[in-house]
Amino acid sequence: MDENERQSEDRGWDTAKTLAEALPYIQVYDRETVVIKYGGHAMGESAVARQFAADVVLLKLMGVNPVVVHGGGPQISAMLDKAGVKSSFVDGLRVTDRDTMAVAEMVLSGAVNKEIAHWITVAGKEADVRGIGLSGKDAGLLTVEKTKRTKRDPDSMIEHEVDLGFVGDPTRVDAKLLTRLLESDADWVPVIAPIGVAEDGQTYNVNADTVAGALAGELRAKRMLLLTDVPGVRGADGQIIRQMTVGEASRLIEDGVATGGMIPKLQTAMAAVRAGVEAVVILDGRRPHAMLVELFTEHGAGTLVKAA
Ligand SMILES: Nc1ncnc2c1ncn2[C@@H]1O[C@H](COP(=O)(O)OP(=O)(O)O)[C@@H](O)[C@H]1O
Ligand SMILES: CC(=O)N[C@@H](CCC(=O)OP(=O)(O)O)C(=O)O
Repeated sequence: MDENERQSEDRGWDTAKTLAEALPYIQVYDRETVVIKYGGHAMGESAVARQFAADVVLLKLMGVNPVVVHGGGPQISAMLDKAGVKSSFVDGLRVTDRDTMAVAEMVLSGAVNKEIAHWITVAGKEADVRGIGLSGKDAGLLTVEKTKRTKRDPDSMIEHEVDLGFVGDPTRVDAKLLTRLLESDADWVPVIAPIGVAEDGQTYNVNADTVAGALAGELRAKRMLLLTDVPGVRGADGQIIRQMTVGEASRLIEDGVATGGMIPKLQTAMAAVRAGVEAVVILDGRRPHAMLVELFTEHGAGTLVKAA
């Protein structure tokens, strides 16, 4: 046996050892729902998206029920740039006028949603695992109301309302279709775009973390994984925090340590845990196999948020 063959054999034994060590975790997640928020920043190039899809298929074949909710913020911004439409954010939420709403829906429900569902179907072809692209508009999945935000003027200290336009907060999740898909013997993986509809029929743009949190709560998910472009949540000292309680997460926002897009992530994590999700993990979606490391190894990945 030459050196190459010996190294290849060693890798085989290492892989088998890793699989055997995963057995207790595979049992913990057997037939449990795991909501995965796949952020626009984590998508990067199509090779990264394909790797993500392959890992989702592996989860499904290992007995987990993955539900994917995707973002696409950078992709919306790129399309708005091309159209010459300026975009601004308040606390990580995109101010959404009528034109921005049209572009956001086109990018999220069209391009991004179908691409992710397609890659899952391609990666799962041999085992008949299929991605199904939906938005919150399908089958009355997500009802929202207009988001209300107030800001304190730093000079006068007077609170005033900020109009974010067509930005919504979930008020009701009708998960009947998802439950049917997950209970079915067919290996279907729902992929959901963060678009909702108000009672008056108006379409709203919803932060994808918020949608993932609402779904995870309604589906009583065992875990919610928020895949983003940082290795976890940093504390005031710049170090990644491995684990925190809901109270500690709230303090990071109050103290201004968590800013921008991390604010809706932590708010969502807190709401989901309060709604009965066992734990939420914020982790680096650009790293290959981050979800597998989190769910099936002793060390886990990223920052885990839980009740106490
Ligand atoms: N305390 C913090 N720890 C880690 N990241 C933070 C923190 N505060 C703000 N951030 C920012 O939050 C970003 C993640 O949010 P966002 O850009 O909305 O990601 P996504 O598109 O994946 O939802 C990080 O890239 C980082 O710049
Ligand atoms: C209201 C609001 O901010 N909606 C988001 C929806 C997409 C999203 O959340 O994408 P990421 O997860 O990639 O950031 C937006 O327009 O960017």
